[in-house]
Amino acid sequence: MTIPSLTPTLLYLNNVTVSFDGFRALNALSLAIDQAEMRAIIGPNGAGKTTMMDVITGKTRPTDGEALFEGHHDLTRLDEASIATLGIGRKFQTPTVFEMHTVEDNILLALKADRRPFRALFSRRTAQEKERMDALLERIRLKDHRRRKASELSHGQKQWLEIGMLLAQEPKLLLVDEPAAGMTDQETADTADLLREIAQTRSVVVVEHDMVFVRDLDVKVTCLHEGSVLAEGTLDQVSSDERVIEVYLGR
Ligand SMILES: Nc1ncnc2c1ncn2[C@@H]1O[C@H](COP(=O)(O)OP(=O)(O)OP(=O)(O)O)[C@@H](O)[C@H]1O
Repeated sequence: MTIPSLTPTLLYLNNVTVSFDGFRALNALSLAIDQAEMRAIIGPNGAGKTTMMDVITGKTRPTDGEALFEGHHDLTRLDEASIATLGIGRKFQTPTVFEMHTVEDNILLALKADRRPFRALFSRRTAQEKERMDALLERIRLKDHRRRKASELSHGQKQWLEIGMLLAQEPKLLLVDEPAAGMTDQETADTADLLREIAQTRSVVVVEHDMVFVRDLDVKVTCLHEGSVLAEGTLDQVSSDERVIEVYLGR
């Protein structure tokens, strides 16, 4: 199936099933994410959130269904490297920055133009590249920390740096796994602001358990349960859904 190119849909999971020895981690999951939409994914442990991210990034092959990106790339047929090249970036829960390098060098290492470390670190930069770097550092709230080693940053700052490294690669879709975990209240609020800014031009899918943070994001919420969509809508709609209260939020 091919979605016409005029559609605002960037990612369309169509009836995706993932079976592990007969157990369905995803069960005919269907979900659409628009261009420049941020979506929060919630749901109890084992609901299939990670498996869904694994399917989108090519880490796990579904047993059935398709995952269409930009209407015509079926991600279920591509490997992880090809999917990253299409413009899908993933941020795992634990930051994986280069601790011994400065903030700025971490970004340089991630820049799309040339990923070879020595070229990236030591080549002279054009004015345009400098401007891009400044804008990126400003966006991830690390402009004043550009010369510090990543190892000296707080946990929250490291998370932002990694988001910056992904942004340097200009993704069309950013997948973010529990970004607020372990952050201070201020960092959590700043992260919600940062993700909202990013979602002005790119699509963002955030898996999150922290409902305060999800409220801050102020976006459409999808609650997964047993590998399928249980409820979808505003946080207020989803969190007042009896089934969501039953399986996830509690009474
Ligand atoms: N490789 C695997 N082999 C067998 N079962 C698996 C495998 N990966 C995941 N599962 C099972 O699939 C279900 C969904 O797991 P998944 O990690 O996607 O859930 P989740 O919503 O991300 O949970 P959490 O909030 O705890 O991270 C779970 O029951 C898990 O045990």
